[in-house]
Amino acid sequence: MTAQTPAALVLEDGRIFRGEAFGSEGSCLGEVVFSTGMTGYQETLTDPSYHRQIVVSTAPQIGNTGWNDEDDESQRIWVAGYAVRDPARAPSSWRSTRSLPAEMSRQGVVGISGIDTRAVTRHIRERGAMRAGVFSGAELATDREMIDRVTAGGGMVGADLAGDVTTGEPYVVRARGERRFTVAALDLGIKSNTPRMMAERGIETHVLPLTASLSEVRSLAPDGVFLSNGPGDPATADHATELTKEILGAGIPLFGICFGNQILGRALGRDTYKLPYGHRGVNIPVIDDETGRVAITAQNHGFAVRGEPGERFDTEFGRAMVSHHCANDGAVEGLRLLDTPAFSVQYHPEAAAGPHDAAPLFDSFVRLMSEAR
Ligand SMILES: NC(=O)CC[C@H](N)C(=O)O
Repeated sequence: MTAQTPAALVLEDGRIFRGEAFGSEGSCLGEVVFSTGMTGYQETLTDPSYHRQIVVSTAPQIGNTGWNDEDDESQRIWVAGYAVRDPARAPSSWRSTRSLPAEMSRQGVVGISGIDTRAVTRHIRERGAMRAGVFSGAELATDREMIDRVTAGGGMVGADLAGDVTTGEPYVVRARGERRFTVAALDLGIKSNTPRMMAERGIETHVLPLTASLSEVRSLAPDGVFLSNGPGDPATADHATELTKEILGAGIPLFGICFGNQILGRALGRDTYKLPYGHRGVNIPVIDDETGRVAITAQNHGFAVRGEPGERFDTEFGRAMVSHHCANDGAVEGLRLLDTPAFSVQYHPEAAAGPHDAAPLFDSFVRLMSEAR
């Protein structure tokens, strides 16, 4: 075995966790967050919503199934860094073509292994998600120098990041079988599985850059508009919020996921705020405020829309309600308009990896579009 390179995960409040370099050597800066998913590290690392975040996996052993050519949620790894406890020594899966650290190195992604990820998680749970950095090899410096580098960077509040991850050019994902609907999807950091879930329901998805205008949307004569997930602070997404108001005003059916839920909330005049440490995992319970039913959901969000479970409120587009809330902390997990064809959820019905409890929400979108015809 070759000697391992020392590495450090440095938090802005001065807490330092020491381990070994994992993936690329060097340094990275971002917001440190934890995810409780036991599976799905490839999907997590390639989810554009994790842009500028250093993800800590609470599952102790990571990398067992290697890396394959099918499960990417976008073109590349988006996390700023990755922290794990015990990396798999011998990944094994018939789908795997390389190991996780090999892929991280190939893409220049800096990580750290061999740290007490439970201690990191408890720290973040008490103090909140905060700025952090991973340093290894030639970048490992004195504690003071590393902390200074961490605190020189920006935090997640006020971070305008969707522009970094959106598509440069529009593209189309064809329906599987006969095309029944056309949807314009605003790409704020869309995951590959979303158009795939739509395609299975006869939807042709036109993925548009986040700068798309109402007339560009209208030129597609879409049956519906979709607002995707995405990184950063929703309070910075002014263009998407304005476009959403125009879509609502035009009465075009609208469905939003995660960042999309936050944007719909802001378009309805609600505020968004930063949660202490967010919700990230694949088994988070959500209560439907209309039926009382619980769904186990995949989530990845650090911000939330302000509101109370089941709350009803008036908007310039008619009545609206908080349709779902998180069973763990009561945070808003969904919105529904009662007089305009629009709804959104803070969790991931396209969950990959994740439970499929929420997949029928794509059928609700199809129903909304059928009724609007
Ligand atoms: N997955 C997402 O769309 C995340 C939305 C937003 N960036 C948040 O952290 O809350």
